[in-house]
Amino acid sequence: MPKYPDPMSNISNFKIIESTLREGEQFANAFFDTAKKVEIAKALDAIGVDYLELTSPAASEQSYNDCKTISSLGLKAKILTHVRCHMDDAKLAIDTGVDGLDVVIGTSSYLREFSHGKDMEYITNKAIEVINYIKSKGLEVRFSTEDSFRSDLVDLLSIYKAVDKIGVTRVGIADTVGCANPRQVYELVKTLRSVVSCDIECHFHNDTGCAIANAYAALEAGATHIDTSVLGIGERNGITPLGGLLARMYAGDKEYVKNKYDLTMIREVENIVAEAVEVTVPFNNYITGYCAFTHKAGIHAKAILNNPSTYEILNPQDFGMTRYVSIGHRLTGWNAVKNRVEQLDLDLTDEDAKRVTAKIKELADVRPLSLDDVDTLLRTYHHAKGTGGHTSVFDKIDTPDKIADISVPKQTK
Ligand SMILES: CC(=O)SCCNC(=O)CCNC(=O)[C@H](O)C(C)(C)COP(=O)(O)OP(=O)(O)OC[C@H]1O[C@@H](n2cnc3c(N)ncnc32)[C@H](O)[C@@H]1OP(=O)(O)O
Ligand SMILES: O=C(O)CCC(=O)C(=O)O
Ligand SMILES: [Zn+2]
Repeated sequence: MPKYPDPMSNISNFKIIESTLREGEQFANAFFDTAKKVEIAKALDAIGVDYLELTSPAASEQSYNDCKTISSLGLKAKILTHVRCHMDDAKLAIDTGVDGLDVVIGTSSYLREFSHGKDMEYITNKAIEVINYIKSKGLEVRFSTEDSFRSDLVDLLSIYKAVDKIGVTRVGIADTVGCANPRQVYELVKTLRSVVSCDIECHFHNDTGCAIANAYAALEAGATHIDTSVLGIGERNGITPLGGLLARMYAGDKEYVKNKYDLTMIREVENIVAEAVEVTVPFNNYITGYCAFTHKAGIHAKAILNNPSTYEILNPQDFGMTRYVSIGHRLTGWNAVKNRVEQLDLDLTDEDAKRVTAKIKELADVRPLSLDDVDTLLRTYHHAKGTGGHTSVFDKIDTPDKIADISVPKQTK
């Protein structure tokens, strides 16, 4: 936590709009039947996300029915659906029982010319008509400009001012093409913060790898809500991933994040979604990637074993994960090997651990060793020490494959 908290910053007071069931459905592989949507919605609700955003009921009959089904589950999270800035879409959506509507329309010259073909005057008038209608039905309404970062700043600020004036619940900024960087995000959100009094939601695509950093910068500048999806799935290469955002926010304010969200549920929801969209969780995924809490190099291993905070900003236990120190490789060090000696309850000195470490390095120059291989070397050495033959015990083991030929006495201690 910074020493002097920035009064603009919402890094300790933000809400998540989880859009796996909207943006995530736009991922190339995604198809969620109703049962899968319900399973995902419940798992996300168990994490404690503030909102679930669902695909527009205008998309298909099943999408309409799924909005109704999920709205009637009685989840803690508020249910939103995402609609075009169009009265027909708004009317249809209100009938589904959702808590609110996320209304969007493109404002960049690209989208004004090549998507909907409307000018800013038309967009502003339509936005006001749609927002007033949704408000008259007693629902939350957010108004967002698609492709905000390639839109004219004066256009943006005037339309946001106009919708704020008529009492929109939130305005949204969308980096639809993933072109923005954190500094640009900070500046735009800060400017917007000084123009509107309502909440500010932000939506970041990850085409250039900034989606999490942009979300953080937005919150620092005064944004209140961030859109996420599980594993970041969405149109093209997706948006801010839920797990990655939670990792980032935990590093900013651990207590706030731990108290608000059940971080141990992240792995489960990622597994559900990964299976549903037929992908594997990436090896280097935030928190749940298979090596996210694996420490390897000797220098790291020694310090981690003394105090995990030396090389871990995330405590794996807070996420229901476990730490692993890998020792069967040529980057290992005697301190990590000594730690294994202690785990195996062997009676070896530091000098002994150093000798076995030298052997591990020699063999691991050929190929990495398994933990079983390392344990065999340690037990063999330990046994030989009991009979005085430890100085030559490894003489004949000149390749890793020969470790398998050693027969270690069952109980050496
Ligand atoms: C950046 C984003 O991710 S925005 C969210 C994207 N989500 C979706 O597209 C939801 C799934 N979409 C669909 O099922 C369909 O596109 C529908 C039902 C919304 C519309 O389908 P169709 O009527 O067949 O139109 P189509 O998809 O070809 O073109 C989009 C239409 O919406 C209009 N449009 C596009 N964006 C908007 C907007 N934000 N507000 C109002 N109208 C819009 C376009 O002008 C076009 O209208 P047209 O019928 O006059 O050509
Ligand atoms: O509604 C929004 O704010 C975002 C819409 C969207 O998915 C995008 O612009 O990428
Ligand atoms: Zn998007």
